[in-house]
Amino acid sequence: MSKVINDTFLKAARGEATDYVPVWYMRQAGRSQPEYREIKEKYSLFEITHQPELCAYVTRLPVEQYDVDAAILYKDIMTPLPAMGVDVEIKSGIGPVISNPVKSLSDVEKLGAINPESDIPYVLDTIKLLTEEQLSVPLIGFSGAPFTLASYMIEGGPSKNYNKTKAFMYAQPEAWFALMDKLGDMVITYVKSQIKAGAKAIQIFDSWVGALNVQDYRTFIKPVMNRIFSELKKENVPLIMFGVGASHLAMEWNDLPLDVVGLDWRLQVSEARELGIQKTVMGNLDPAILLAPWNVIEERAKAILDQGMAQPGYIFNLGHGVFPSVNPETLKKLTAFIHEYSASKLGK
Ligand SMILES: Cc1c2[nH]c(c1CCC(=O)O)Cc1[nH]c(c(CCC(=O)O)c1C)Cc1[nH]c(c(CCC(=O)O)c1C)Cc1[nH]c(c(C)c1CCC(=O)O)C2
Repeated sequence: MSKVINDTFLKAARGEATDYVPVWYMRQAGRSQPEYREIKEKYSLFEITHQPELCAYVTRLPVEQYDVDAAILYKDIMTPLPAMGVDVEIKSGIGPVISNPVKSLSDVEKLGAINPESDIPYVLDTIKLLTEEQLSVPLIGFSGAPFTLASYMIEGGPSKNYNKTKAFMYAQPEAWFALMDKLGDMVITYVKSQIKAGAKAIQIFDSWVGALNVQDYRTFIKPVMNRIFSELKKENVPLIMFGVGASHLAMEWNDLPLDVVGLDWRLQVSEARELGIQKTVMGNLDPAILLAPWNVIEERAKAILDQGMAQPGYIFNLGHGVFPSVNPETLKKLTAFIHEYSASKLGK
């Protein structure tokens, strides 16, 4: 049983015409919200995700407060990795830190497969709670993509230039492709379990893949992404792709069997259309603009909306996640503006 009442986001994701432009914000659930920061004083990210009632509350908060058209499950891209044998800890002020980085083919061979029902039942329980009882908008499930996950697993933590990751890829291609196979399997199993539990759309975060040029993307990444999307396509829910600094890869994503191309703020929506992207486009207000005075925010949002509304298949979002210092009132006002302005242009 599902109680999705507002399906505007799903329609736009499928490229259908809508009466107004749907909107949600990457990282809408979390650090910019005072209610969340209070919870975070008591519990870590992993502790919150282990408690379905609490995790569902955190996921729901921005939907109730901002009136966005989709919810995104509160968890991290690292959430499924411990089940594969990766020792990951989220360190405050740093991010994910991994104490047993992958260095060789034998390290890759040690990585296990995941069984979501037994390894991360709390994620599936949270999805069921939200989609069967609580939400009136669609829930977006998500996974990190193989490159971005591998970058943490090989570097041992966040990185600026991904030198170790690239060196591994160039110097040990056999181990690299074995790692892509294992992570590809994990993503497919994990995402399918989220859909089965009730997720109505899926976003694949390849946040750091923009570090690769087009040729290397085609050789080292595109085959696994093609396998993932071909397999997930069978589930019949919209599939969204997103990466930061990856405008040069947008046309590669356009070739893959996915539904929505997510843009960061570097490439304009109209430029993406001119490049030949006919899929739904999602984006792309620079999250830093949210710290500017309202007239600047409104002017920028309007310019993006005018480009997005030029054809059906457009979802408003930021070009990357909400910063912790953003005032929740700003997100509320922005959502109302996007809904009202787009309805005045598109509505019957
Ligand atoms: C870089 C980083 C990661 N994980 C983390 C970092 C450190 C810096 C930071 O807080 O942003 C740690 C992290 N991730 C998350 C938290 C909880 C607190 C918070 O909301 O900030 C914490 C402490 C939530 C999250 N982390 C993520 C989500 C889901 C996506 C979403 O809400 O849009 C949430 C709630 C996803 C995530 N997580 C990560 C990536 C690359 C992505 C993909 C999106 C992106 O490029 O930012 C790795």
